[in-house]
Amino acid sequence: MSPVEHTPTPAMLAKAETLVEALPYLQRYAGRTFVVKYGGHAMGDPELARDFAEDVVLLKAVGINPIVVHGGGPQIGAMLKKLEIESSFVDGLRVTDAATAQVAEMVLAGSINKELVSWINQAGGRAVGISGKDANFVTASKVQRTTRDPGSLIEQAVDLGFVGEPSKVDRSLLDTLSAAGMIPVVAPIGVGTDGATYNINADTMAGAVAAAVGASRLFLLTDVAGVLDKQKNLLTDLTPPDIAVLRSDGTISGGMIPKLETCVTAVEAGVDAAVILDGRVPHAMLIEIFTRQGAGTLVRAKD
Ligand SMILES: Nc1ncnc2c1ncn2[C@@H]1O[C@H](COP(=O)(O)OP(=O)(O)O)[C@@H](O)[C@H]1O
Ligand SMILES: CC(=O)N[C@@H](CCC(=O)OP(=O)(O)O)C(=O)O
Repeated sequence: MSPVEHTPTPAMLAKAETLVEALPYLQRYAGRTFVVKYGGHAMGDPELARDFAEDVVLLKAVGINPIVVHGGGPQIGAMLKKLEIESSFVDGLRVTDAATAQVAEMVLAGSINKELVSWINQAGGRAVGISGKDANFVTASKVQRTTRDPGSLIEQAVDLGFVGEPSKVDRSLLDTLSAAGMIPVVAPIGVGTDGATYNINADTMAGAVAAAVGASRLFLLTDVAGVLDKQKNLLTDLTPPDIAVLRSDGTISGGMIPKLETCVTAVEAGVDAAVILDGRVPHAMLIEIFTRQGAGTLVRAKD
């Protein structure tokens, strides 16, 4: 054998350095639980979906317990359109009548959930798809919202129909699956105490799950680089008071409102940090977790 064959190439050395750089993170996070929310907008590209599934399987392989919560807003919208059912949003939440709730459950707990389970399993994981109805693990109550016309001081109640928020999350099903080496994949559907189906915003669901299991990290993967200011610059670090200002001055709108509300609730409930990440970047989650290079917007309870 010639000595040349024993000399690692620069590419091989770079790979080894990447693994060594990951070592402190691997040691720090082994045994911890990470909740990952995969948004409907980030789901469109099959190539990226495969990368995402590999990232989740890699987390499990290095001793982290990932729990995936998925969205599917655009996919519900497309199905409602096909069925000629009108749809509208208030502050990023879909107004959900009984017919819409049925379609939301069909799309979320049916096709999307199984697609994601299948991607993760193809990447070598053991994913199990569930919704909040399974073992009654997410009890939901009806969301109460008010709106105010611009220029008016009067708050008016708006009826969002079957839009729910988790009032109780029983972590035992998630713990059982995780302990058995499986990866829970959660559709954001909850069940009322009367058995009604509730459509839950997927960010809200992910935050409630993260709080219930005492997750170390909550990742929200979406289709923007993170939270942007009015000049479209990325805001890399935020605290709950910063977020209150962004909301009141109109910097954030639409789907970013429930996303940041979720981050605040999660960090105030004890989750170490919530991160809004660009799901369009291949392996965004691995880069954020295992390298010195942060990505997206990090929300912490304090500076
Ligand atoms: N200040 C902001 N910074 C970034 N995105 C924002 C902001 N305000 C509103 N948004 C909107 O929030 C969207 C992300 O929320 P959403 O559409 O619900 O994503 P997902 O389906 O991934 O949950 C962005 O695509 C963007 O249109
Ligand atoms: C109440 C409510 O708005 N539910 C959402 C659930 C799906 C979701 O949140 O999906 P994304 O994360 O892809 O937006 C909806 O009906 O669109």
